[in-house]
Amino acid sequence: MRDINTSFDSFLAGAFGPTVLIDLARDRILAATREAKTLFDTKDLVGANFAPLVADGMADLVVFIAEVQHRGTAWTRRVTLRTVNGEALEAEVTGRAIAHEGRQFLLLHMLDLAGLEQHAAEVAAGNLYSSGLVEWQRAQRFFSDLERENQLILNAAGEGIYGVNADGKTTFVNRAAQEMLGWTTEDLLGRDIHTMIHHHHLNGDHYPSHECPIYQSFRYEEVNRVENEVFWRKDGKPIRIEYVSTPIYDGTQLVGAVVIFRDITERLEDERKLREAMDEVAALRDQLEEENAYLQEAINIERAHHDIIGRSDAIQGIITQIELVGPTNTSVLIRGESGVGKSLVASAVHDESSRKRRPMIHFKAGAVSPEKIESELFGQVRGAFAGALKDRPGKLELAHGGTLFIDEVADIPIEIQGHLLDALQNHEVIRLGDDRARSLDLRVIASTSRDVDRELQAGRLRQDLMLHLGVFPILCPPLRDRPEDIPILTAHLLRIVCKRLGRKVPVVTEGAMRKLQQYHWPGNVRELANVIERGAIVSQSDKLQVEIQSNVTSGALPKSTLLTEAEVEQFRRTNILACMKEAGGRVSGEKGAAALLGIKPTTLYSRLKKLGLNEDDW
Ligand SMILES: Nc1ncnc2c1ncn2[C@@H]1O[C@H](COP(=O)(O)OP(=O)(O)OP(=O)(O)O)[C@@H](O)[C@H]1O
Repeated sequence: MRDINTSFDSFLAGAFGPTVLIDLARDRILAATREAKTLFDTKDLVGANFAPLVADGMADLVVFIAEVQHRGTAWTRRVTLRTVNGEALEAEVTGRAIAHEGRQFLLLHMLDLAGLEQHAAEVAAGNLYSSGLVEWQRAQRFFSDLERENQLILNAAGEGIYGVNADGKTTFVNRAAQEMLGWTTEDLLGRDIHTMIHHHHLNGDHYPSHECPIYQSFRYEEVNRVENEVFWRKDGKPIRIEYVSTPIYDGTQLVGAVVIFRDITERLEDERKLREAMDEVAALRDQLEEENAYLQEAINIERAHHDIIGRSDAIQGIITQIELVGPTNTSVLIRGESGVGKSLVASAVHDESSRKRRPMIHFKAGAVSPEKIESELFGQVRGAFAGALKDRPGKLELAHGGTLFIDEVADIPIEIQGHLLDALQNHEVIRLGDDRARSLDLRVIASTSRDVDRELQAGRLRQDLMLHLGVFPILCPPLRDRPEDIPILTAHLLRIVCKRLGRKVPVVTEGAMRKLQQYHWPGNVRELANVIERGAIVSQSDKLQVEIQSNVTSGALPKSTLLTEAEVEQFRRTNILACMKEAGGRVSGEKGAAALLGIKPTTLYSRLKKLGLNEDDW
């Protein structure tokens, strides 16, 4: 046994430092130097298995052994060893394949990285691995030549520059690098620079040196450019840097790498601020676009004129209420039949308030298909749902600083009413698909033409929402209950329409006025305005011709009883337009256009879409 050991010991002749000879087939340690026994903290290393001494990186060890067998020699730092007592050993392992009498042996030399300095001294004493020292000295010489020859340039450069040899040890550091890092040349020279300045990522994760592109530069002989990493200063603070690391050669011999880096902390901060500013600008632009589109629409539908006309006590009472509540921030609920002037009252309340410098955002719940109501109200971020192609503020957000008029609040689906109440009570809105809450400062005016009690009982309206909105109720009575308003309203509406048509204002005869006052006006002032507009158009003389058509039809049927497809389509279009006009643009609800046509609101929505009709058309 002693003879056998002695013969294996001969493989270690001249070995310096911790070295073991392993029988690969049996995973058995056949011989070990004294230093290896000290390193693994056991006298009984010979005869033991090697695998239990591997703490981590068994897979890497297998790859490493394959590399040794293939190339004859190789080294690795990926394998972590341990003492027999389980203490981890960070070591660089160099292997050499030995074939002897038909058997495969592995000569492993462990370079204890913690005791590397000592190792360097021992290597200097000269031993079998002195070729390693030769390389080290060669690299040192190369770098100091490089530094000496280029001293002026290196130190004048604004970028940080340092060199590392193939072991990752610092060989020179220029002045800018010292200033940026807070480390001096003395601190860094000959030290493993990765463990000093590049040990962690910004998020605190450990940065193993074998993953570092600088190490890869000399391991795989490649130039690596990295745009956003951190180096750690001596005072423990990170600096954001970009760098390029280039392998360098002394003749054909790879000696290490040069790293040139730049502090980009300020640039990243500027970029962040710029991005934030751009986002802000984009949001403001969106808001302005929406406001602009909204204002255009408001102008188109004659909302520019807010006069509330009427002699009746009811109208005078409403005007007093508007003057009272207008300047406050109180929520207002306006009730009344369709066409009675609720939107007009809402505009007047807004105009009486200090919020009038901002537009009143009109949200017509009945004119929006139920599935779109949520995104219309709350806004959306791109990708929140299929079809959400861009970020868009909702009406709540658009009304920030001003007033939101929710027209036909009972047309909002009950589940969205809760969401709306939350936003109003918390004074903040979150766009669909977003996680950022935006604060809201708005006044709400709501309207409904429905019987509120009945809607509450039927569960179509939330009690808590109505309590929130209905702090100050205003009731607009139907036109048939205040016929005394009809003459003054007729004169007012006639003046507006004739101005628009560029026609002389015709006379309203007593007979015509009697006709107007006797009619029951189910469509209220809107219907009156339609009758007057039609009358102004068809009047041939200077007298207003009054034709009241209680049924909603517009555009006479062609005389022929047989209609072409195109005629049917045209008639359908005209009819739908007339209904939308009659219903004040509302699709659903009792007096909505769908009810007038006797079809489901969803059917009408899809017909409007198919015919390409929108609010501008009615
Ligand atoms: N008192 C009034 N004075 C002048 N114009 C009026 C008056 N009441 C209503 N109008 C006019 O009648 C039309 C319909 O009014 P408005 O849109 O305000 O009714 P609404 O009650 O909001 O209807 P809907 O419930 O269908 O939305 C508008 O053109 C409006 O200017």
